[in-house]
Amino acid sequence: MKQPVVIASNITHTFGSSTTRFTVLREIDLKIYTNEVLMLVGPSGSGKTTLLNILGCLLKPTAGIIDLRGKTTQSLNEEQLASLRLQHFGFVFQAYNLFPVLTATENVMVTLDLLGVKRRAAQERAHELLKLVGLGHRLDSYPAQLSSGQKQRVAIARALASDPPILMADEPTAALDAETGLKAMELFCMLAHHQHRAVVIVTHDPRIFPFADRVVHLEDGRIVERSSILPDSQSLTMGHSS
Ligand SMILES: Nc1ncnc2c1ncn2[C@@H]1O[C@H](COP(=O)(O)OP(=O)(O)OP(=O)(O)O)[C@@H](O)[C@H]1O
Repeated sequence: MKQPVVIASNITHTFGSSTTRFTVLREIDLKIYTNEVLMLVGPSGSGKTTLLNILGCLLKPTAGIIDLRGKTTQSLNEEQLASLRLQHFGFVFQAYNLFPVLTATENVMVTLDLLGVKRRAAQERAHELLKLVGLGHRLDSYPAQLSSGQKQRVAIARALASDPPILMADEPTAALDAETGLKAMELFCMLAHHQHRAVVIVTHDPRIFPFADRVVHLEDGRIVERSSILPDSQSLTMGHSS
């Protein structure tokens, strides 16, 4: 049976305090699996990014449990969470967050440096990853010399530097034209299906929905619909599986 890499149970999250309290997620149950592209969709403000941040251990939920490959995370301190994130997650943010003064290779090497990889090996690995994402001809380019799609590929290569089992991306196609967006999605699908990673994507972009193996629809902080469109699934299931 497939084992989930992340199990979120009964997650509720509230921002603010006393008069400004605002509950953005309510009683969310969700499992994340290897080999699949899971999309979190829903209207603006429905809680998608907050949920992604909680699933990726960037944010502690107000209530509920995150189980990461068999271990719960709620009692971990910031330092322990940072080390856990480095080991298990790669993040691709909409703004890419590349260092403008570093080349594509050096941007990827930053993560490898954090992992203690020696310079020579880090450079080789960075080159390998940049080739994997189709940027073998742009190894020494600076972010300002790259297109949006290329910057995003550097961000993906950097997210893969620690060889994380789980890749998370927030609106990865928002700044891309249709064709570049589709290429980015082909890359995410390859990383899920051929490299056996779990890929979780927050998106508003209906053009990329067909690339999802599973879609979870949020509204007002609740999951209102789940659909499974895995090729090997028995049937289309709505509103049941987590
Ligand atoms: N740090 C914060 N402090 C207070 N409120 C916040 C914070 N982060 C998010 N919110 C609020 O929580 C709600 C959910 O935000 P979130 O970014 O998770 O939604 P979203 O579905 O990703 O939205 P969008 O699609 O517009 O990015 C919003 O009403 C937002 O204003």
